[in-house]
Amino acid sequence: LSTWSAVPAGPPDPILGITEAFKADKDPRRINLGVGAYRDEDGKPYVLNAVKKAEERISAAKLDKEYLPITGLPGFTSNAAKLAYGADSVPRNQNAIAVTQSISGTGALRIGGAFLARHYPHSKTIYVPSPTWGNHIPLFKDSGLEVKYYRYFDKKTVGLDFEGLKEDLQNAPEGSIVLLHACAHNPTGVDPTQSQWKDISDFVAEKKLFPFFDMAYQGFASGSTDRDAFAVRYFVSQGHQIALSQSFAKNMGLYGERVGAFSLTTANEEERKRVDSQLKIIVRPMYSNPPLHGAHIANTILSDPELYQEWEGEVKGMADRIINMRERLYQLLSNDFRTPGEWSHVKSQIGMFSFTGLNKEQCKVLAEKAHIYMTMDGRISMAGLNGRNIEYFAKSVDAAVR
Ligand SMILES: Cc1[nH+]cc(COP(=O)(O)O)c(CN[C@@H](CCC(=O)O)C(=O)O)c1O
Repeated sequence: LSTWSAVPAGPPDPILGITEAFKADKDPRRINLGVGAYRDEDGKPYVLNAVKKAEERISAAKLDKEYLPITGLPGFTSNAAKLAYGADSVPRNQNAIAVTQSISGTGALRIGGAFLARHYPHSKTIYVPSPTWGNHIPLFKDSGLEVKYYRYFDKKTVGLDFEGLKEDLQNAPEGSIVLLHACAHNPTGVDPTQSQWKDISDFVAEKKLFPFFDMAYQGFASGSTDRDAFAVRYFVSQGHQIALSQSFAKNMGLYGERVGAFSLTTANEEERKRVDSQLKIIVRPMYSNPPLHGAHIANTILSDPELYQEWEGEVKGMADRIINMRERLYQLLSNDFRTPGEWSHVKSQIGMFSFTGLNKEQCKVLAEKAHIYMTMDGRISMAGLNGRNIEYFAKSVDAAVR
């Protein structure tokens, strides 16, 4: 009897499995709207110019391949915190933010989950939005936290269910952890307004909930890294202690380089040092220390004003192309094809994704009949659309909903 005879076949990943199905489809009309990865107007992955320039400098510097410290490249973690919290954030000026480099956003969330499971002194339950990024659930469960949900999306208005969100979080046990998407909510593309964020900050404080921000798209939502960090900076300015996971996969196009950071705001420098020591104790047995190259790229960009400027321009360019695709798709569905249903949400949603409202059956038909691939919750990665395929996409959606 084989050692592994009891191992069951597991299901394909709901997001990454879509790319596998797309690759297996050889029809020239195929479109991949599954994975949230930017594609340019020619449907090609995009390596930013700022990244290419940073890599030229790095190779010219002839760096060695020595281990990084457990918490990663010091310049990178400090610059990542500055990007997120802002140059004038109080805890940053008090040297009270504990930061570690991570294996991109997923790794940051995982370190955060493990740290909270081990050290968080209150309820080890994390409330995540319904719906949320699929990987949040197994990731936090595997970290040892109990996962519960708070209402987030209103199918009727295809918008934020703010009243439901508020009620669920106000009914959560005091001291519960609450996961908040800082901007560009995945999969709905629906974000709270700045005044709603202020409300949320108030009742999160009232109920003594612990905010864990997932900021995987800073700069990618509105095109401004400052604007997209509003919620994080507002909460910190209101005195909340937060956890934050950052990803540079999308806004720097460093997907496969796995560049991210996890941070915790603390009371002061002495406490930050204690927290930092415990972050190291979590990371060391997990993967010991993080990869070099991506952190050097990100740090080269973040620490050089000229490259930083160029990078911000490119992030805005990516965000603008997506916003342009939203506008175009809306016009096609509502004006050209007069597709049944209300489609303004395609325009009003923000970030990488549009939550189309297509049901599972329609998603399956689009894959099988039109060779168009999206996740089964009706989410499409807008960056997969471009001038050459957007009409075909709109026409196929029109046929699928009629
Ligand atoms: C909200 C969120 N948080 C964290 C991550 C982690 O990304 P990374 O930095 O690469 O570890 C992603 C990526 N999610 C998109 C990319 C593919 C994936 O699922 O992973 C997606 O939802 O398509 C998110 O959408």
